[in-house]
Amino acid sequence: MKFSERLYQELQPIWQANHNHPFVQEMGAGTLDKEKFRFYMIQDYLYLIDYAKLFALGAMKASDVKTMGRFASLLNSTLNEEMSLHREYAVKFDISEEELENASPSPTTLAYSHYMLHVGQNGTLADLVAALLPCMWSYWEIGKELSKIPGASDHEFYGEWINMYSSEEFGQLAIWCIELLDELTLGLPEKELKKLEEIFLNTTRFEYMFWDMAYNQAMWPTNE
Ligand SMILES: Cc1ncc(CO)c(N)n1
Repeated sequence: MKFSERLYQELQPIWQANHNHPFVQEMGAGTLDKEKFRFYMIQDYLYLIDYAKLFALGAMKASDVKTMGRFASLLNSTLNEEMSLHREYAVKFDISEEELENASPSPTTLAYSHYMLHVGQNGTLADLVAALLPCMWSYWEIGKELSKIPGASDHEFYGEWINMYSSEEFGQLAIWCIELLDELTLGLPEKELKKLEEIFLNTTRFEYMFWDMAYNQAMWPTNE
C-alpha cells in the first residue's frame, strides 16, 4: 500500500470531523456568518505567508532540479494565485490593505504555521512534505465535496472559495505533493514512517483547529 493510502485510511475519522465542522458545512450551505468568514480570510492570509515559505524551504531541501522546479511552482501558485483569491475577498469584505498588513496572527495561526516551519527547517524533505500535505489535500477534498452541493459554487460570497479549492489546477498541485510523499517514503523503515504519520496527524489536527478558531473568531484569551 502506498504511504498516502495508509495515511488516508488511518486518519479518516479526523478528516470526517474536518469536513463536518460547522464552518465548512455552513460555507457549503451558504449560511456562514460573514464576520466569521472575514476573520478566517485575514488569518488564512497570514497563514499562507508562512506556508509559502515552506515551499521555498522545499526547494532548498530538494535533491534534483525537477523537484526544485515543482516547489518553485507551488511557491508561485500560492503567492500569485491562491493569495489573489484572498486579496479579492479582502475587497469584497471591506478589508483594507492596511488592516491586512497590520493584522496579528491568532494563537492557532501562530501555532500551526510555526509548527510547520519548525518541521520544515529541522527535518528531512519527507518531514516537510508530510507537514504541508494535509493543508492542500484536505482543502481539495473539502472543495470537491462542497462543489457537489447545488448552487454552492455560485454563492455570492463562498462560491469563489469553493471554485478555487475544487479546481483541477489546485488538485494537480495536491496530487503532486501526494506522489512526492509516496516517492520519498518508498522503502523507509516503519519507525521512520511512524514519525511521518505523527507529523501528518499533527497538521491534520491543526486543520481542524483552524476551522474552529475561525468559527469562534478566537484570539488570545486576554486582551493585553
Ligand atoms: C489553514 C489552511 N489550510 C489549507 C489551505 C490550503 O492551501 C489554506 N489556505 N489554509
